[in-house]
Amino acid sequence: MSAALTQALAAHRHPGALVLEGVTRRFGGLVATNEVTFTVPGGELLAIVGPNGAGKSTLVQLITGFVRPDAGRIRLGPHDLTRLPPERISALGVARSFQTSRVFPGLTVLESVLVGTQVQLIGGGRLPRAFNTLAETASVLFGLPAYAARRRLLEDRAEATLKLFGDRLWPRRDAPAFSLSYANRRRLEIARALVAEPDLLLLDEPTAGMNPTETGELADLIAQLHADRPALTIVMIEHKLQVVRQLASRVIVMNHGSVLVDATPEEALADPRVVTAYLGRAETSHAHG
Ligand SMILES: Nc1ncnc2c1ncn2[C@@H]1O[C@H](COP(=O)(O)OP(=O)(O)OP(=O)(O)O)[C@@H](O)[C@H]1O
Repeated sequence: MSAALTQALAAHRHPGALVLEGVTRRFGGLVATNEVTFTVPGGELLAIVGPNGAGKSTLVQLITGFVRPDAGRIRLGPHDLTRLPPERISALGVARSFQTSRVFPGLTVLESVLVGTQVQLIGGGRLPRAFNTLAETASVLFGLPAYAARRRLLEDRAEATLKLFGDRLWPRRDAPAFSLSYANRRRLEIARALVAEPDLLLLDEPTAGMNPTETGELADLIAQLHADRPALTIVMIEHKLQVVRQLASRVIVMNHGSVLVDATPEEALADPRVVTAYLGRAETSHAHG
């Protein structure tokens, strides 16, 4: 069997499998991630937990290309992401939310979500070439004629995405994004990632700073997404253990840049190393909410 056919069959079995192999990243003398190896099959919802400084956010930075590994490989399906710049990785179907919410000053809620569609605007798809992000964003926002029809399509998609959040975002679509509450900014952040219709969605502490009601609502939304989009792979950094238990089929526990445990939530949370060293502490400091 030819190598190309073998690769094509592997990609078919795991259409969007995310594979990290021996991924190491140092910052000066500090090893932020140390030979991290794991595979997330297409469609899985994986939670990454661990204490502050364990290397969780660095993993997200590495997968999205904002930080380059010193060693190791990162693949998504048939694509080698290891040396690609962020815009290429994004064009291959990877989207992320940030730990702290970021809004563009002066944009409405709807416009802020439309920014998330910019990858699809030119050429209508995941083109394997670098884009001028500013030009794309400007064309979305100012409706250059060549893009008008496509813009309408993307607006429909942006509206549908806002409506996923019930009455939290849709009634506020024309309000300035900066006027949103903190929880709504976090929702907007996720909407912006989702509207790009990614194959891999990386959520960095999506419920951080949310109260118990808001946390439960967002967890239900993520559960719904996972059910509605079986091909979508979700990797979620999450401190709140009840959210991890509700959503994740698998948990990776990081410590000092290394994978300490890779197991089901039940197994991971029962692991004495995890309970005493990490989750016991996380449970008391983060888990209420
Ligand atoms: N750009 C950087 N320059 C220098 N050190 C960095 C950089 N990014 C991360 N680090 C360090 O790498 C280590 C891992 O950080 P990282 O943010 O990945 O941890 P984390 O598990 O996400 O923690 P938290 O839960 O606090 O967000 C930390 O010691 C951090 O200070």
